[in-house]
Amino acid sequence: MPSLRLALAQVGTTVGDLAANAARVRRAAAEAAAAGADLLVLPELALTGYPVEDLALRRSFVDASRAALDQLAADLAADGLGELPVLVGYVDRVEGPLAEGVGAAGRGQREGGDASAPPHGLQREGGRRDGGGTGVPKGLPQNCAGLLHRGARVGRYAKHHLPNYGVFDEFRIFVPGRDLLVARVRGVDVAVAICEDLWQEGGPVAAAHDADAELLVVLNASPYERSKDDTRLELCRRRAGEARAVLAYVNTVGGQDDLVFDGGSLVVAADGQVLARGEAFVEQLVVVDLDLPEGSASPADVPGVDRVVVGEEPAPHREPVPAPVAEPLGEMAELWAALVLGLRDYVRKNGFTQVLFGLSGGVDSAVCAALAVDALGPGGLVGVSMPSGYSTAHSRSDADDLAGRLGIDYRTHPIAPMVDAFLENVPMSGVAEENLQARVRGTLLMGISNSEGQLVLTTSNKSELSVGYSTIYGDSVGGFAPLKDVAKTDVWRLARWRNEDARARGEREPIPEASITKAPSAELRPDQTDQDSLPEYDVLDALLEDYVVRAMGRSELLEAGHDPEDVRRVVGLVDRAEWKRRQGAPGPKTTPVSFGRDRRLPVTTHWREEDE
Ligand SMILES: Nc1ncnc2c1ncn2[C@@H]1O[C@H](COP(=O)(O)OP(=O)(O)OC[C@H]2O[C@@H]([n+]3cccc(C(=O)O)c3)[C@H](O)[C@@H]2O)[C@@H](O)[C@H]1O
Ligand SMILES: Nc1ncnc2c1ncn2[C@@H]1O[C@H](COP(=O)(O)OP(=O)(O)OP(=O)(O)O)[C@@H](O)[C@H]1O
Ligand SMILES: NC(=O)CC[C@H](N)C(=O)O
Repeated sequence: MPSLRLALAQVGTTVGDLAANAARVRRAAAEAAAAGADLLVLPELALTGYPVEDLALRRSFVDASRAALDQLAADLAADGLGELPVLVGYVDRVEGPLAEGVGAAGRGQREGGDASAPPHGLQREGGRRDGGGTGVPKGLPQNCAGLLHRGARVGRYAKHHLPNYGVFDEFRIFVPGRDLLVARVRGVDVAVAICEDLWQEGGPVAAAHDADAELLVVLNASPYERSKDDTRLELCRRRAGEARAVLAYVNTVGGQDDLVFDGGSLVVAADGQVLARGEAFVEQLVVVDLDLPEGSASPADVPGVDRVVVGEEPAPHREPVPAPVAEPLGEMAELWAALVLGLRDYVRKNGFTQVLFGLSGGVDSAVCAALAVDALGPGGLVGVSMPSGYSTAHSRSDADDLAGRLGIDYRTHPIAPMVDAFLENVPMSGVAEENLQARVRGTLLMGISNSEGQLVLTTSNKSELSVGYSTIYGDSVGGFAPLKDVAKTDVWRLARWRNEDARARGEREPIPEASITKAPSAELRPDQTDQDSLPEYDVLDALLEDYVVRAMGRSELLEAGHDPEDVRRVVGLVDRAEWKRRQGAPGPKTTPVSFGRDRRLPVTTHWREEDE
């Protein structure tokens, strides 16, 4: 049986930085060649970064992606790596009229949809149908994998299934491919698929089986959600069984706006055995030796299958290398790592070195501070205590304690004189006065940020964002929201986990215990607590999970056992806060339904669940 040494490079890339991404591919290729790999596979759209969104609709961008791929092929050869076949994701355009392809593939995500119909975004760009012919007009963008060998692109695969649900919009910007690419490497037939292709029935997986491929490699940019690694593993096992082939899944790593990609690449045998597993949230070259049957001398001529031969020569005898099989992280460790990576990459990729926000002594700002220090180091955070006339003594002492533990740049700016000056000029009371304090804080933070160049973070969590429990243009100020998709009860769990983890490592706990145990309060009026306005957070979060994530209607919520008065109140708050969320900062997606592209609701609507 020929052996194939496969290298999967789970790398971090940056959207639009084609030169840096190409350089990253070259480094991975050098590492893979040094490890004796016969084939290197990189993630989906590794050359352009993912997701490219409407950049795909710019001719200049697609041209640059194609040119970068050609240049990469030449550079790899110049690096002496031309003999190593490299599969890498990039944006290409339709090269010629597309033949009717394999199985159900190429139908996109619209049920019964017409695969030749250009997506909406493409229509905007001036793309058009080709007058009812079977093909798609040349020149429209496609999400592709290019196979590079000996200085040239020798094969190309265009993604069949273009996700357009949840956070994905690929049907809007790409046209689906229909053909399958099967490359013969070291005598082994290797089929190629891209991310969503794996999640849909039929298509490339079924075609890989029909084409007698022994290995199915899948290039992915699959965003993190809690426990999604378990879902992916089960999916890979099922698809490997269906294809009766080894399945190699390589995922990208890093943060991109509101998404975090978690790596965790996998190699799974047809019987479901895990042959290799990459670490989560870190770049890694996963090298695995596979014993695979030789491809047939006269392979089946399956319509829609492009076969390319990059090597019939069997691999030389070599000592097998043990493949890495990383242990999955625990629930809170995984979530923490996702938030740290999402924050770090947002800050750095947008050219900042420091972040800035208010430290209130409460748990949200404390957790944000610990995350920021883990992401950027103590020098990466400026914390500001901004006591008002209503602030408790402990809000200051707990913030002081936090800052001391973290060793950060910490400043105090009392806001009472500014609030008083405002009130003398513009009298206000009640909620207006409460919100003024939050707005003075927001103005102060933006002033420091404008002067010194930090990025302001907003500390709001998902529970508050759900019910609109924040002051617009006040404490909602900021460019990035690390806890945007973390419910308040999980903020407390994270705080406890981070302290326990520190204890286990013999380090000082970063978060003061008092910040975790105190009753949550906005401290905008005397003796205020969050529960004056909201149900207890465990009750609220359970209800929000059912209403926001599971999208239950009023009667389903009541059937699920939620209190009718809580349902009436919370559903109304959530619905009425849509306009606030629409203006909110991005933050890392961690759940199946985050606020933003994942959950799109009209701001102006007369639909009310409570009226049902
Ligand atoms: N549909 C719509 N489209 C566009 N704008 C709309 C709007 N509805 C209201 N507005 C505008 O929004 C204003 C009301 O919103 P906003 O000014 O935010 O004020 P509002 O939502 O009424 O009050 C903020 C609430 O959040 C609480 N809070 C504040 C700060 C921190 C925390 C915390 O614990 O973290 C909690 C505070 O105690 C208060 O209960 C209106 O005056 C109006 O200008
Ligand atoms: N006294 C303060 N000094 C500095 N920042 C403050 C102060 N009060 C509020 N903030 C800022 O506004 C955010 C909203 O905090 P608030 O106290 O209103 O409620 P919270 O959502 O429970 O947050 P936390 O748990 O951090 O207290 C805080 O996270 C903090 O960034
Ligand atoms: N890039 C993609 O096609 C991602 C879609 C896929 N269902 C995932 O989340 O993994």
